[in-house]
Amino acid sequence: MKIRVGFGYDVHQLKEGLPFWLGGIEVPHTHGALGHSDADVLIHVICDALLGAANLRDIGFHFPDTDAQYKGIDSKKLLAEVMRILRAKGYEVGNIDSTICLERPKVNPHIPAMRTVLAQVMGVDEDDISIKATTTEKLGFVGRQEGVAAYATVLVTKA
Ligand SMILES: Nc1ccn([C@@H]2O[C@H](COP(=O)(O)O)[C@@H](O)[C@H]2O)c(=O)n1
Ligand SMILES: C[C@@]1(CO)OP(=O)(O)OP(=O)(O)OC[C@H]1O
Repeated sequence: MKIRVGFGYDVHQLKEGLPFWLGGIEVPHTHGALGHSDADVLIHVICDALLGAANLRDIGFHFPDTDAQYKGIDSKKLLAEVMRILRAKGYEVGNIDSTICLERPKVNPHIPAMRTVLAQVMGVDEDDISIKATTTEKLGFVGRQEGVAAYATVLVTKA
């Protein structure tokens, strides 16, 4: 069996009054992430890690932010398409580990719902999706609440 790893990193600005899509759910907050899509930074890093693991370029390559068909799109649709592309190349997900970097709000209470939604979209076990969160102790753009960042690593297998 072939085993490969992938890594993803992404950042989105936070703006007052926007819906805050994170991990496939809407998190109640005064600010939301800005992007061409729904700006779900956690889904984006999972997509990038999966694509990287299979050497299939990145999310912007497959879904350009210059293409009107992706304006405001639900990132769960992008993740579902990434899974289709990944499986077409013979890969299956082993596990995912991720970290959201966000000063506020606290997202821990929402993590079980994110894992449930993402597992359904990806067709994997919830136990294979780990989501963690950290502040940056009020330092940098995350600490100033100007943006949200996320990291993900994945392991994929090919029979
Ligand atoms: N937006 C966030 C950030 C952090 N958490 C949780 O709080 C714990 C303490 O955060 P530190 O920045 O001191 O690491 C952390 O372990 C997270 O579980 C959160 O829920 N939402
Ligand atoms: C997801 C895409 C889809 O158009 O738009 P954005 O929401 O701007 O997100 P980004 O993380 O910059 O990556 C790639 C984009 O193509």
